[in-house]
Amino acid sequence: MLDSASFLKPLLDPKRSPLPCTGLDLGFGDFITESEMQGGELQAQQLGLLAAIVSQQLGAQHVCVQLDELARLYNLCVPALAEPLPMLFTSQLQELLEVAVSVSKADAEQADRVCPLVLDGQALYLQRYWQYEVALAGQLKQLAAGQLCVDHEGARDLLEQLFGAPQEGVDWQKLAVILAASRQLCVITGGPGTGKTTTVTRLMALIQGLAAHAKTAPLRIVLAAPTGKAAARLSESIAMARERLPVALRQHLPSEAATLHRLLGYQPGKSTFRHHQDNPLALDMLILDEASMVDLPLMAKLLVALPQHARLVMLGDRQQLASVEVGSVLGDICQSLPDTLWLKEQGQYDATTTRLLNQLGDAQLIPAEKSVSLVQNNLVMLRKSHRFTAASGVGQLAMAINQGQVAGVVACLRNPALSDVTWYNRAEPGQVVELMCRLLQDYMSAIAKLDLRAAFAALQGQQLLCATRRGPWGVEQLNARIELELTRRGMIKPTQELYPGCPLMVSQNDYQVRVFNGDIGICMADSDGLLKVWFMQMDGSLRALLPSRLPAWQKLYAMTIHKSQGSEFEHAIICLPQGHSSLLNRELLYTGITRARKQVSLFADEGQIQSALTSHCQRGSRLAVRLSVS
Ligand SMILES: Nc1ncnc2c1ncn2[C@@H]1O[C@H](COP(=O)(O)OP(=O)(O)OP(=O)(O)O)[C@@H](O)[C@H]1O
Repeated sequence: MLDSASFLKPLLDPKRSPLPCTGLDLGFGDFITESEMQGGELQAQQLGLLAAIVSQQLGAQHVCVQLDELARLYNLCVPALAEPLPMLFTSQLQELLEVAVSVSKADAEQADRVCPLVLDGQALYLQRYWQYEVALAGQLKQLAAGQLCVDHEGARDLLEQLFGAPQEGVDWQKLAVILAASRQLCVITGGPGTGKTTTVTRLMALIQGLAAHAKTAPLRIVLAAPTGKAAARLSESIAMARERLPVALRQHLPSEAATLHRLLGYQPGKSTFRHHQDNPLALDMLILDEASMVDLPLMAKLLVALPQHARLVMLGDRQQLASVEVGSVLGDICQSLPDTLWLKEQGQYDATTTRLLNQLGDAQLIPAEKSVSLVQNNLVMLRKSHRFTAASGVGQLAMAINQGQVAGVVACLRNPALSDVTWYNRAEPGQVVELMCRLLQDYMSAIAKLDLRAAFAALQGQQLLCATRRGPWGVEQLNARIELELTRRGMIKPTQELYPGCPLMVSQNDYQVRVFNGDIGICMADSDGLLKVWFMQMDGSLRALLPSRLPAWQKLYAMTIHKSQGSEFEHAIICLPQGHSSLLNRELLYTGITRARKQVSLFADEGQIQSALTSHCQRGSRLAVRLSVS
């Protein structure tokens, strides 16, 4: 806890502090200051401030802080203190860390010394997060090295049934299936509609087909996703993709996806899961969708819980926002592949992998010229969107955003031929309120008819997505304004906080009540006239809860782009904040746009688009570096 006499206390004052520190950050800083007193008060305080900054940066989702950045932040904070400390150059800061008793160095001689902080290369970590990162890198590399024996003859036959006769050009979906069938680890990344689900469904069919061919038991394949919403969507997409498989190859495919927390065995009140190294998951193959949403600690715990022989297939879009919590695991894994290789189609894999893909996939890839990291050999990027045609504005807009071209983005927005994209340039918040009230009419009619199923379906039709929570373009104000305008039009009667027709989203997991972060509910009276919140279950049934039983929730007229990860809507309406916002970046805009299945409306002017495109979401982490060395 924070000592009331702490020299760090001014950092709690948002008007004075350049970094938004919490009591927890400062408590940690005080603890380190106390532990370092033997080196003298000045040194102890300097280390205390550095510790508080590392803790604050962890809260901002950085796994570690590079020493240059740490020196910059330290020097920024110093003037805010009542008795300023001397400024530090990076070299001085490094010397300080070298002598500190609370900092261990990540080298072999010090392996037994467990300290609250760890200095690894040029980065400072909190011990626990350093352990997560090192463990995860080790496990990923071990999995990536796991090669599996594939019966080429059987595989050829099955691949032909699944993909038809070889076509012109490289079929990356087919290559992904071959790679995933022959390795313990496969990471499949691709934008919306590039066929990730179709590909893993075919992969599962191939694997079970090979098992049947070899007269061995079918594999225990498990599907998982980070949120309930994403798990439901994966189950749905897999069911549809299964229907497109040849009938003979539909055997033994899982149909239901679980959330990661449920799969790992969440234990209320405990920070550990039921499944771990000593009680591994009972599966042979795990398919993890929306991997970009999984944070470092959860991914580390998941990999620890996999049995030794298990295969792991990760699916996700590397261009999307990183996880809400610490780290950016999928982004880091994909970063181990140089940018130039994402752009061209050739030269990614080593000679052995290239040979395998050419032989089974009828491709003509050329091997990499330079040495290839283990993980690089297990990565596939799906490049062609099957959802968006070349004429689709949503697809073109997403591509231009990815390429960071302001001119390209503006050209898409201005192009009258792209009827699925509407640009509200220099608009007022009142315009988005007006648009939403109009778009919510179907939903409100379903509510008026007490037709919950139609209401849930109508809610999928559109969603207002904001980059921020605060401000005139943020979730809080727009939720309130839309509610007010719907009331004025007589479409709702909000006599209390929750009222018939109020759509909401749960923002916390509650395993006892069985509702989870991201679950969407609608308020409506039951047959006894009692107001309840209704949820659509994975099997399509409806479940009602008394409002008093709900964990934390938010109204859903508007939601943040962050919260929309893993969901899709027919029409996504996106609002960017005016002026500078540190939250705005290219990944955020891309994630918002790619939530749209059919139509996008963007409320932003050119300056806002430019500032989003020029800033990147970068998280402090050395996972990519660890993975790039064999
Ligand atoms: N090779 C293909 N040829 C033709 N259509 C395809 C192909 N692969 C996928 N599709 C179609 O494209 C659509 C999107 O495919 P899929 O759901 O597998 O993509 P995804 O990458 O999982 O999408 P999402 O962005 O929803 O995660 C589906 O309608 C699917 O049938």
